[in-house]
Amino acid sequence: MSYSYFEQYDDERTDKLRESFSEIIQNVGENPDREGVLKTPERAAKAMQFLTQGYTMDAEKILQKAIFHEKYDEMVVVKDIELYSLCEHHMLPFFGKAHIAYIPNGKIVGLSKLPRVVDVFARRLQVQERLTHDILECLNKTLQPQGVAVVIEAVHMCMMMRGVQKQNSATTTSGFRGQFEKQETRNEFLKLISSDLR
Ligand SMILES: Nc1nc2c(ncn2[C@@H]2O[C@H](COP(=O)(O)OP(=O)(O)OP(=O)(O)O)[C@@H](O)[C@H]2O)c(=O)[nH]1
Ligand SMILES: [Zn+2]
Repeated sequence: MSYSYFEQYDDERTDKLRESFSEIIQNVGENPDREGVLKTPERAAKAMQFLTQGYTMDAEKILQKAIFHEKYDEMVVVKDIELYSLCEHHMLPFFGKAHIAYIPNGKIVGLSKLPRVVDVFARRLQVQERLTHDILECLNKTLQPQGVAVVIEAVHMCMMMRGVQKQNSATTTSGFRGQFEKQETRNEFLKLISSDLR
């Protein structure tokens, strides 16, 4: 279970969230004493802490611990990194995939740290644009690469389950720094992430 490392819940926060969720259950018209929902405030309190654990994490530190000096200076691409976040307007999920590339400048980073950085920023209340920007700027600052690129494709439950109720729309956001600001490099990256090669 790749995510089981997060088993620590802050007792004070769990208590407060439990009370909040108990009120929500009553306020939506449900009977909080019904057997099926008796433990729901506790479960929801823990689920919400899991989904927002990014606030307690430091993405730069995660990267710093796994930087190696290496002369490789071609593009490194990690694509199809699944992500789950919560939109800050409705606190409903938005989810999809992130694609990340960087061109090292004497330093490479452990590959698994790229998805970890995605999770640190996704597990908060977010908008897709800021999520994209947070990941981009963190990688740019910490790795100081020749270039970095981030593309996120996601669907927003707040546009599907409610509101405008569009089931087939997806949102793409992107950010490019350094070498990726050049058309040729950017195109190579976009071609790599659109190929089926795994
Ligand atoms: N730019 C951006 N907008 C988002 C994101 N997630 C949700 N939204 C939008 O946030 C907006 C909030 O608009 P409001 O008019 O205040 O909220 P609302 O009345 O619930 O809007 P509707 O969703 O249109 O019913 C909506 O247009 C959402 O689609 C995101 O990641 N980025
Ligand atoms: Zn929303």
